[in-house]
Amino acid sequence: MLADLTANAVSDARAREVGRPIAEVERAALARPAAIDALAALAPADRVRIIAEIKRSSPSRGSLAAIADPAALARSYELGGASAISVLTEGRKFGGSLADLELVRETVSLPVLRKDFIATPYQVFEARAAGADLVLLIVAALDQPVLAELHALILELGMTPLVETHSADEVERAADLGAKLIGVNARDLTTFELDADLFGRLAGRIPADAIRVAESAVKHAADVAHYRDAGADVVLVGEALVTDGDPESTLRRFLEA
Ligand SMILES: O=P(O)(O)OC[C@@H](O)[C@@H](O)c1c[nH]c2ccccc12
Repeated sequence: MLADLTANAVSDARAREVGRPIAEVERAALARPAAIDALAALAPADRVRIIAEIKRSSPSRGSLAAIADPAALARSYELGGASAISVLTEGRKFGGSLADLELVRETVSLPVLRKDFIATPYQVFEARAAGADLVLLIVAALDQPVLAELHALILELGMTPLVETHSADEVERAADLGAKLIGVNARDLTTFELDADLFGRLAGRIPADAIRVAESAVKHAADVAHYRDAGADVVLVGEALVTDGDPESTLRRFLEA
């Protein structure tokens, strides 16, 4: 499934590349104002920080929310106290787009994460051209040389890579890159199974100079507290916020957990 998602994302990127050559996207990326310093925005603090995600659907859960106005949702995330906004830009399974990311970028002053199955430099330039400050890299989907190349390119463009892991080996590969923002996804992207205790088992392996992000499996404030107690600096929440009628106050509650 992860291989399918990555292959689809790459072929979609190739199709776009035919319409908009890489040189042009690279120019657009370089013409953007500097990216926001996401490491500063997500630095460990007294309270856990939250990256709030805009996600219409997912392969495991199907359709989650219609989200007619992603900018308005991002605004309520910002008002609720989110430290960054994640925007799913994958179209086929998650119903997202780079247009969503651009809208969000125009609306909030928080750092914005391009959440997608990134496998090519083209997708990284596209992210910056759309105004992204952070780009997700999924270790399980990439060979180490490609992972290293994309990680370096994201940094070169002034953005911050969020390096996503799901095992001790993958945390080690992230650490080998010198990654400063490392996520542990509770969801196995090959089986879609959730393991809310995985973060706690892997957190100690994340280098001390990296920010620790717990991703997925937050439904209630108690789940945020569970991650915080296990050492998370940042928690990434999607479904619970997009399916909530009042994401702003839900975020406030999560931040007080
Ligand atoms: O909706 P949740 O369970 O709160 O999860 C959010 C986020 O962690 C999840 O969307 C995610 C984490 N890593 C990914 C990689 C690709 C697509 C999606 C994801």
